[in-house]
Amino acid sequence: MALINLENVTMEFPVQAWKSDRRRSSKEEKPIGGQLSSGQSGHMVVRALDRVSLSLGAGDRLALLGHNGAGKTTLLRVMAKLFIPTHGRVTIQGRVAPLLNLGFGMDMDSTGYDNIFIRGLFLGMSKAELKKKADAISEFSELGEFLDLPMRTYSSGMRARLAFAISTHVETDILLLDEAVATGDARFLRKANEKLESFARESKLLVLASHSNQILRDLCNKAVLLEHGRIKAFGDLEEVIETYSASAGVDPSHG
Ligand SMILES: Nc1ncnc2c1ncn2[C@@H]1O[C@H](COP(=O)(O)OP(=O)(O)OP(=O)(O)O)[C@@H](O)[C@H]1O
Repeated sequence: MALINLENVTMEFPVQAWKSDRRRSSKEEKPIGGQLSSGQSGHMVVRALDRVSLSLGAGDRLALLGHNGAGKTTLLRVMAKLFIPTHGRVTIQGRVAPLLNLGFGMDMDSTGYDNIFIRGLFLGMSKAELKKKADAISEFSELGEFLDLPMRTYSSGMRARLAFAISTHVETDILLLDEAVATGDARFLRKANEKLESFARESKLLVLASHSNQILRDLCNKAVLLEHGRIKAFGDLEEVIETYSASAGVDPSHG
C-alpha cells in the first residue's frame, strides 16, 4: 500500500523579530522564499507551505518544481513526518524512506558497521532484515576496513557513501528524495545515480525535488509547481515544466 494525502497543509516557521526597509521595484523582483508575514500570535513567520492539498497513490512519481525557497524541502519533510504542519492534515499509508538528510540517525562515535544497524533501525528495517543486508550495504559503500572505525574519523564523502548505501537498501513503499543527497567522488556519484534510478523505479510512490529537468524527466510522470508555498500547477510533467520555464523565462528543453 502506498498513499499520501495532504489536506490544506500550511507550514509556518516563527522567525526572530524582523524589520526590513528594503524596497524592491516590481521589475527587479524575482520569486524567492516563502511568505513573510505577521502570524496569528503577532510574531513574524515564514509561511513555507500555504494550504497545500495533494493526493498521491501507487505508481505516482511526482516531481517538485519551484524557485529557491518555494517550499519543496518543507513539503518533503512534512510527508516524512519530520515536520508537523501548523494547519491541515497529513495521511500516509505505507513504509516511507526519506532520503533528505543523509546524516539523520547516525552515531558518530560508533563504527561505520554499527551505524548500518543504527540507521537501518531508524529507517524502519528489522534486525533480521539488516543482518541479511549488512554485507550488501558494506560492499556498496566500498569503505572496506574503514567500516571498523568510528564514523567521526570519516571524511564527509565517506559518511555520505555509507548513509547513501544504507538508505537505498531499504525496502520501501514510498521514497522521498531531495536531489542534494547524491554525493561522493565522481565514480561513486555515477554508481549512486544508477542505484537511485533503480531504487526509484522499484518504489511504489516517489516524490522528488530537483532543479534538473533531466533528472525529473528520467524518474517522474507527474509534477507540482510550488510558488511561495502555494501549488501553482499540478499535472502532467511536461506541461508543468513548460509552465515553470515560461514563468522563469527559460527554455524548457534545458537543464
Ligand atoms: N527551519 C526553518 N526556519 C525558518 N524558515 C525556514 C525553515 N526551513 C525553511 N524555511 C523557509 O521556508 C521557505 C521554504 O524553504 P524550503 O527549504 O522548503 O524551500 P525549497 O523550495 O526546498 O528551496 P531550494 O530550492 O532553495 O532548496 C523559505 O522561505 C525558507 O526560508
